[in-house]
Amino acid sequence: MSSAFSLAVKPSVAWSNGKLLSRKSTRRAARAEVIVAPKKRTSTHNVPELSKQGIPHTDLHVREIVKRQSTDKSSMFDVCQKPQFHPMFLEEAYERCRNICAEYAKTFYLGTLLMTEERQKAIWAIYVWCRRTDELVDGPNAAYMSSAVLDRWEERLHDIFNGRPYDMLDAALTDTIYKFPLDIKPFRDMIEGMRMDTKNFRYENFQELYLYCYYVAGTVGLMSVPVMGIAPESPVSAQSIYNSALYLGIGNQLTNILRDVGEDSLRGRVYLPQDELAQFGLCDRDIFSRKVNDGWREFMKQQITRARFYFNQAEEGASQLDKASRWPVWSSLLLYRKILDAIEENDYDNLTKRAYVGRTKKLLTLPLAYSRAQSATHPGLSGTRFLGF
Ligand SMILES: CC(C)=CCC/C(C)=C/CC/C(C)=C/CC/C(C)=C/[C@@H]1[C@@H](COP(=O)(O)OP(=O)(O)O)[C@]1(C)CC/C=C(\C)CC/C=C(\C)CCC=C(C)C
Ligand SMILES: [Mn+2]
Repeated sequence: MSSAFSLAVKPSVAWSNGKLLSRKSTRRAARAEVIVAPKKRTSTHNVPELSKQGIPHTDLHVREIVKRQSTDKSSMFDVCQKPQFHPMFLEEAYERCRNICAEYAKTFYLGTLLMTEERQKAIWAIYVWCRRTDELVDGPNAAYMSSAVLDRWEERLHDIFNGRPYDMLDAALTDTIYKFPLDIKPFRDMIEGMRMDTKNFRYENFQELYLYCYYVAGTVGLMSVPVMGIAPESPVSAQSIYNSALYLGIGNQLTNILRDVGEDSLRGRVYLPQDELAQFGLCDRDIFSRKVNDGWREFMKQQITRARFYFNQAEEGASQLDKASRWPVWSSLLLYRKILDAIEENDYDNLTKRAYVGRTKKLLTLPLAYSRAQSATHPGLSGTRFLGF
């Protein structure tokens, strides 16, 4: 290990002599680890300019990533030399990532258990970085959020990509970046999404909301594809597959928003297009008053249709991934989509109830996902699509 690495890394107290402590203390440690202490608040942020035609803004990123991935591998990395970590150190770093993923994201964790070991470790490391980023604005220290905190987090991101991780969890990501052709762009964009979340509490229309969803979740899709891999026999362009991955992120985030409307409103947040609420005679006050009426139900039907549209787009790309990665992706796609069914089953009451998919339903999804994952790649992709309402 180089001295730079050994100095920078701070092991956690919940792990001693490489041993995992009790389940309870591990859970506490997992929680403590994702919370990154912010410092002070101040900042200004402008919502990025939206393009005139749909959302090609995000496609530009995809094109850039695909182009860079198809060129010389070394040109994609800021990390040019193999980071020198002790194998036991890395093992512990990934183990911590695994624990955090298992604790926070049962559905995704289940999906990762179906992957090859190297891929699952990479996804855990990416998950942890995403979760810590999200915690900056959503976690218990969110009140201390500021542009300085996000700037510092972005500096740390560059250090991760330059082989100088700040702590053990960052080190797992540095190792992952060395092993898989990850690009820094979607990671930076996710931080940009968090900047947006601290500034923008309302979304005038779907274009604005889509952009937010891209930043905080579409980016996860773009981060995941280089780890999942594309099937060598896939007849479609890498660009289309990246778009599908992005759409899975959008579908997930829209679903997450619909599930959490009631909860988010308690924090004064409404992640719904204001113009579409108005079309159904609704406004923020209806959400805060928690009354589910026919207008709300009709509005919700439209939102659910849109989320399903993005899941359908994602299906096409899921079947183009490397065969060994299809099952976990199909599983998480089908499992997350079931939340929409659960909202319907609650008669669209997402204001006072949280839609929930039970364990049995989850388990029944796995064989279905497996059979979908076995089906041959089909060349039905049509590249970038946009659903305008
Ligand atoms: C197996 C698998 C799907 C792995 C991906 C796991 C991964 C790296 C997840 C990161 C999730 C994360 C912490 C993102 C930060 C921002 C955020 C919280 C977004 C929401 C996730 C849901 O989390 P949760 O329900 O815990 O939300 P709360 O904060 O508690 O409200 C999101 C809804 C976004 C999730 C988006 C994805 C997982 C993208 C999935 C896309 C792929 C894996 C690409 C697959 C490829 C093709 C071609 C289809
Ligand atoms: Mn969140």
